Amino acid sequence: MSENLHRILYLSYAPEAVYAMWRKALPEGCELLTLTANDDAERVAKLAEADAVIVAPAVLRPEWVAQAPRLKLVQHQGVGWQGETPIPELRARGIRLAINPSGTADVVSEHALALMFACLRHIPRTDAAMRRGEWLGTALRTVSRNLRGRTVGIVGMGRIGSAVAALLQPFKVRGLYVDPYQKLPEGLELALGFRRVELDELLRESEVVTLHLPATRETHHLFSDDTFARMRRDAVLINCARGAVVDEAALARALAAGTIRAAGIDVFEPEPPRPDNPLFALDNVVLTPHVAAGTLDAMQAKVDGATANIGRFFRGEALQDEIDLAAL
Ligand SMILES: NC(=O)c1ccc[n+]([C@@H]2O[C@H](COP(=O)([O-])OP(=O)(O)OC[C@H]3O[C@@H](n4cnc5c(N)ncnc54)[C@H](O)[C@@H]3O)[C@@H](O)[C@H]2O)c1
Ligand SMILES: O=C(O)[C@H](O)[C@H](O)COP(=O)(O)O
Repeated sequence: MSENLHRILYLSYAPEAVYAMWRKALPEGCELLTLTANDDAERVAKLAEADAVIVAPAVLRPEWVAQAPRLKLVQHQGVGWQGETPIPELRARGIRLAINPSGTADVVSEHALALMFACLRHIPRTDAAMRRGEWLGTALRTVSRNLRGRTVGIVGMGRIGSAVAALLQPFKVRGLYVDPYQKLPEGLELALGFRRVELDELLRESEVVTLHLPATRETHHLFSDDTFARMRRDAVLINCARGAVVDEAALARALAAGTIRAAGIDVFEPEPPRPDNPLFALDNVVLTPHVAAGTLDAMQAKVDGATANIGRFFRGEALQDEIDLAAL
């Protein structure tokens, strides 16, 4: 094995077109290792040779780190590293971790709005009904709503939450947000028309609640039976954050009972969801398979961002968006 060649493992099983994008963008002196199947045994075998690994959507399991003796860098394809990174194992070995916000806020904020429209206008439901020969042309007129003028609550006002607020500008919504760790500067709050409130007020007032916070111990099942009971009965919940933030069984109960009106869900616990997931039986939920960041444009931005960081790492330069594991 040449000591001058850096082997970069792409941990997710993906179509050849995705691998080709990474191969094309990797800096000279780097070779891409890829999987021939969605197979953990192959992952572990290839980790044994890898100097760096690109993670997400596939995650690096804690027990695999010991089997990756050459590993020096974990580069996240995206941003959501909490709850899916083996922090103690990386820290013990001095393996570094970097995330990659390139392209993400734009693409996820668009998807959040797409789900808002799909729910407020019942688009998947009307599409399915038409294919069954049912014309819901008048039935939905008393329940569909405009996005314009709604009260929208954003939970987590970071990169994506603030991109959602910016994208909502033309719709003249009444904006509320919750973020215990980040307050927007007052000028920006005014410009975006979003006011920071406590969770209770956001739940009580919002007709659309959209989640853009990380999965942490503190946010695990933040949306539970109790939370849904505090929301408006006409509320729409959008989750493009992480499945673990919402208790899915409680969400299904709330949707079935009419405690809230509808939901647009991109992320699940676990992924993919089990075939008997109760959400599948409901027609007031719109589901997408963790693709909020899944466009060609975003993929190219991620490839460019992550490969630039891998280049920095092997040239001995400072990493962008490094997570300081020692400080956690
Ligand atoms: N569906 C997808 O494909 C997809 C893509 C990208 C990111 N994500 C998810 O979106 C999340 C947000 O991404 P980001 O780039 O905006 O991250 P970010 O770190 O910029 O923003 C997250 C915000 O959430 C806030 N927060 C933390 N705990 C909170 C709490 N208890 N209540 C309210 N706010 C809280 C933080 O203070 C921060 O401002 C990621 O952690 C990831 O889980 C999903
Ligand atoms: O948190 C993120 O960036 C993404 O949710 C996640 O890591 C996978 O999304 P992908 O890069 O596959 O679109």
